[in-house]
Amino acid sequence: MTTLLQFKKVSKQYGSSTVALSDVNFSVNEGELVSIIGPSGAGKSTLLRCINRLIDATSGEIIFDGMDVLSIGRRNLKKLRTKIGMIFQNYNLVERLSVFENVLHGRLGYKTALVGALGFYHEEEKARALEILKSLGLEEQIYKRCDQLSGGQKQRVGIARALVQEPRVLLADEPIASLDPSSSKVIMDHLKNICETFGITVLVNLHQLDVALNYSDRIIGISSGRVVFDGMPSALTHDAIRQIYGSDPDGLNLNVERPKEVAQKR
Ligand SMILES: Nc1ncnc2c1ncn2[C@@H]1O[C@H](COP(=O)(O)OP(=O)(O)OP(=O)(O)O)[C@@H](O)[C@H]1O
Repeated sequence: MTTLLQFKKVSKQYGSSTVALSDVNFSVNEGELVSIIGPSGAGKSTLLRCINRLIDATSGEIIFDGMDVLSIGRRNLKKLRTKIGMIFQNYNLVERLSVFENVLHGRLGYKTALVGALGFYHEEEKARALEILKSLGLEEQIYKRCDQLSGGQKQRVGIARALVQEPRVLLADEPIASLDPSSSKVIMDHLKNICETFGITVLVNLHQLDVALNYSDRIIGISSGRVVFDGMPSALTHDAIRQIYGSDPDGLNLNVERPKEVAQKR
């Protein structure tokens, strides 16, 4: 197995007093689907955003695909970001533009600012965008404006935009937090399928413990900016859940299946 991403003693402090990440160490292999779980404010978003430098870590080392993320210059940062697709809870689409235009925006990292601003895309790029949209069940929506779509459809556009980048990893920051259970399942099924079919690594922040248990190859649990669990879903015991969330799973109403049952189901 090839290591794609490594965090070595990574810390992030906001201002003079808020420690969001503290001495975080972990690594992720190519083709893994890893969920990051933890209570609100634990540092999940900060962790994901340090990988593509939307947020700069204060100290430590982040190695992604052989690149030293924290020390690269502007040109290499652009290159790094083309390899990292990101999906957001609030979709981050340009609502007044069509589905197709939004998806093509995923190619902007490969273009100069001028070519991007003029909206020049190669025929191959358009063909690939269409292919991806069809694979996500959006063929009927291609020319619709994004403000006419449901939340689940918007999130699939977000996934398509990330995939058209041809990324090595997808970072999904609470991708199902605004969706109903049925749309959430569609999105998680697509993420799992992308991981299994194309070998694209997926790191997903989740509030839903049952979803993390059902879909992940591995779970990283963080609490107050520290990694307190890193293991297979089947190893996530009630004690570990208590350590992550600071309370008993029964009291959290988390819809948790017993790890053994989950392990047998998969
Ligand atoms: N831009 C910022 N400036 C100052 N403090 C911040 C900033 N962003 C996050 N924080 C703080 O850093 C800590 C970690 O926040 P983060 O958003 O990473 O947690 P989270 O686990 O993703 O939370 P949630 O699940 O609620 O989204 C919190 O204490 C938060 O208040």
